[in-house]
Amino acid sequence: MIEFRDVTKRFDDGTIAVNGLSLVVEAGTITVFVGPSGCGKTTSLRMVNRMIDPTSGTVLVDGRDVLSVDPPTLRRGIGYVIQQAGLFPHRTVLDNVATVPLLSGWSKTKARSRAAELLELVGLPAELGKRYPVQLSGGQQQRVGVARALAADPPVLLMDEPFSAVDPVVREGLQDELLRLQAELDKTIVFVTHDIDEAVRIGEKVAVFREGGVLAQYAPPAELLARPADDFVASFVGKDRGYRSLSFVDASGVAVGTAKTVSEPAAAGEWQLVVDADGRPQGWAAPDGSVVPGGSLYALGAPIRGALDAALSSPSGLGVAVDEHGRYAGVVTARQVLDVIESRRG
Ligand SMILES: Nc1ncnc2c1ncn2[C@@H]1O[C@H](COP(=O)(O)OP(=O)(O)OP(=O)(O)O)[C@@H](O)[C@H]1O
Repeated sequence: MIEFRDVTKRFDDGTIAVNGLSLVVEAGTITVFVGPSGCGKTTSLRMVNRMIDPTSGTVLVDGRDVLSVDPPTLRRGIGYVIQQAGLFPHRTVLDNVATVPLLSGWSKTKARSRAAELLELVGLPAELGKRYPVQLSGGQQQRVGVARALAADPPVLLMDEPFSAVDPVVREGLQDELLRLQAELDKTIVFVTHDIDEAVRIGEKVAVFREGGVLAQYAPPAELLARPADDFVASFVGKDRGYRSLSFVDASGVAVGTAKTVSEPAAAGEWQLVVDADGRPQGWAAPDGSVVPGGSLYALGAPIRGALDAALSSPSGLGVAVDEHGRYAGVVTARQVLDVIESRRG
């Protein structure tokens, strides 16, 4: 557990970067600090591993005031991941990851075999271990950064905008990977971002900061979207927050109907769903038999936002549901989805 108790940081030039911050980061959760540029997220994060010390107030890690622990000892229990990964350019990927175990006195063989395990854990093929950082893509470098931070198996992981230098598709992949890793590792993670979508996607709790280093709201994502504490939070989480909050409502209540399925498109005077031999949707055939691209799929039981998006994006007006194997399971209309949303409003 990490606790900030009335923590303020004033830099020598008088800038107040963090102002009276009090919050608790529960053990084994991902907490996200989000807010516009310059509102004190990084400063708050760095006060956890003593890269910055507070001017007043107390930061506790597992009940101990961090100021009572010398920085090297403290940092052995705290992994740190930054934007651009911060890898050593002249060391191979494997040796980058093995750095901390080596510094902790492990033999070279043991440190390297641990590093190889970690590369696998973050989803990188073993061959990449021999390369140098510059020979990897941005997304791969970030994975190496995560592997390196995990090398000493620290209970706490601090991540400062770790995925902001990669493109949106790779970024979503890295977010999924982090969630998968976390389900396995159960670390206490503090993650800094200025992207509200990233925050609500990966955070179990989200702390929204405003200018002047003030905490505006600290809540689970669904609550943040449904009940922003004030106008600042409402505008920061965005005007489409109503739609976004549908990510936290599951689609299980939506009755699934059926569409006509075919294996070869043909003119049939009605919309037909083309499926492959295993029943996986391939696209829609229009009444004249032409194949029309478009239409997302959603998994049964997934968030209702996916069901609505599937219906709205479908050329036939029918959103296609698939089972856990990706096979056609039924269709819904946008009207059906909206009725369920309305009825849950109570
Ligand atoms: N060493 C320093 N001396 C003086 N002011 C500083 C120093 N470091 C940070 N600041 C100021 O403190 C405030 C908070 O900075 P911080 O880096 O914590 O913000 P942030 O929310 O992480 O921003 P960003 O999203 O742009 O990284 C800013 O106004 C910044 O200019």
